[in-house]
Amino acid sequence: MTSSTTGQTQQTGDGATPIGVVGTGVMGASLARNLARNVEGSVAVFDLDQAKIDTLIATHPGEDLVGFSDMPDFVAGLSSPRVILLMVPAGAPVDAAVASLTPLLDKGDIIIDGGNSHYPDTQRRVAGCAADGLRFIGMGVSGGEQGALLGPAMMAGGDPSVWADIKGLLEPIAARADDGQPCVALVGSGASGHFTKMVHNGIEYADLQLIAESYAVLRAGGRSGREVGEIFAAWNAGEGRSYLLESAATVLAQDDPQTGAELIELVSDHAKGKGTGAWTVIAAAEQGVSVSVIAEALFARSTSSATAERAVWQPDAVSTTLVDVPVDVVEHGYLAARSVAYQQGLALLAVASEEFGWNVELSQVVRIWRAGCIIRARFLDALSKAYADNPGATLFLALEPFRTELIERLPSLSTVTTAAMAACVPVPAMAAALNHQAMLMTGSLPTALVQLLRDFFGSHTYERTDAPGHFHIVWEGDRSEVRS
Ligand SMILES: NC(=O)C1=CN([C@@H]2O[C@H](COP(=O)(O)OP(=O)(O)OC[C@H]3O[C@@H](n4cnc5c(N)ncnc54)[C@H](OP(=O)(O)O)[C@@H]3O)[C@@H](O)[C@H]2O)C=CC1
Ligand SMILES: O=C(CO)[C@H](O)[C@H](O)COP(=O)(O)O
Repeated sequence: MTSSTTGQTQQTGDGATPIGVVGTGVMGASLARNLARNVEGSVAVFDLDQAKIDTLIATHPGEDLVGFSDMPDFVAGLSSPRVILLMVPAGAPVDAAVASLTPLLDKGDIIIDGGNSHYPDTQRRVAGCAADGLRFIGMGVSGGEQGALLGPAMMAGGDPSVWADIKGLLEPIAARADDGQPCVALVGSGASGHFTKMVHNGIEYADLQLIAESYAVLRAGGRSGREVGEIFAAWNAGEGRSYLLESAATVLAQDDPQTGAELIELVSDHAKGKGTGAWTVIAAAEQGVSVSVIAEALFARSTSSATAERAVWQPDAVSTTLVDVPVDVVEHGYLAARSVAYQQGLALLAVASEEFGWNVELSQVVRIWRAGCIIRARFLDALSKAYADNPGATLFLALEPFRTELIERLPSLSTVTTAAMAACVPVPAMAAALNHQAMLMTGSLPTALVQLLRDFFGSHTYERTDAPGHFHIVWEGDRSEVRS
């Protein structure tokens, strides 16, 4: 077999190589190393580029990795049933890897796609692999490069019988929550693993934007970036504790290595993305669920990157006036908006699970989000317990203590949002959270008028509050009401 000259060579088919990893980029290399440290036997790694394999093995000589750039040799060395973890970019590379592997694999072998694949692709691949006698698991992995190496959160979707065969490989490499539980699970059937990771990323978009908006409000109060970082560090020491708040405190304390100024002052404000945020918004539109906070976070990145359009308006740029919102009001407003973002994402997941018959348990999902992943946060401990205590519940904000907390924090969200907007500080995600909750808490909505207008111009009919059925007014005739 073609193993790296610097890697440890294994005999083929001797049962000593329980898993192979395809793709040795940021995530693949770290996961392979994590597996090599934690599972019995060697870990086979495959990359199209032999030089990358050689570098990986040469830089980690003590780790039990065996490298290949020849796919048949890579496959031949794996013990049976073969388990292959793909860590390649979503889309065509996953299809290319599956197509290369399929003729080399035996019935019952397992392919795990650990990338950020789009869930319809996963649904197609599950069916395609089944037709070829292969078993396919779509698994979202979160934690970035360090998480992949030291303990990521992993959201698998697929058949329980396949899970039984791979659980023993994945649990040892997963992050552990404070109660010692591994942050990996089969969250449901079909493409539920990748859908769950997509929603995770959607919430990640929302939280990043909400932190950025809190930053903007606090800066508009006359503070430096470093001072705002110190405020985030204080929030992170309290009930809002999260990896993203901690990260915000860290990056805002960073000086520019070139000039010594605060690094944030020299970083371009154009943020882009790789697709999962947009997919979340599209999936929500398809399922008829509002993820307005995630959508505003996504579109905030779009607007930030609309360089030409922004340039048009620079001659008339509005200057931000001083916003003097107390720090604790910004904190409580941020926490209220963050909880609405989580609620919207989890509601989408529940609706999709119902639609596709995936049987996703939200308590399980939140349980594995408690450590290792990018959106890990202290409140997820209480949230996973609340879901476990209330089987079938989706709307955690309707449960205590979350309901009372939200009600108590809403005035802060209203204060910070209105003060920011009055001072021309854009806070689209906070405003979306406030509007979403206001709509839910308002007894009657003006969408009654939307119904009537749709009926007026398109005979779309309307529903009444006092009788079942669909009704239409003969607008161009005698204006009588007909029931359809
Ligand atoms: N980076 C992150 O923080 C996270 C990434 N992810 C997801 O994990 C997946 C991998 O990401 P990441 O490791 O960052 O990506 P990288 O670009 O760092 O690595 C991708 C790897 O896939 C290989 N590859 C590309 N095309 C093929 C192919 N057709 N067949 C075989 N191998 C191929 C590349 O090889 P070569 O370089 O030789 O072309 C490279 O080794 C993506 O889906 C990503 O969205 C998930 C969570 C976090
Ligand atoms: O999956 C991830 C973390 O969970 C990746 O970091 C992902 O790339 C982030 O998304 P984007 O690049 O669109 O901001």
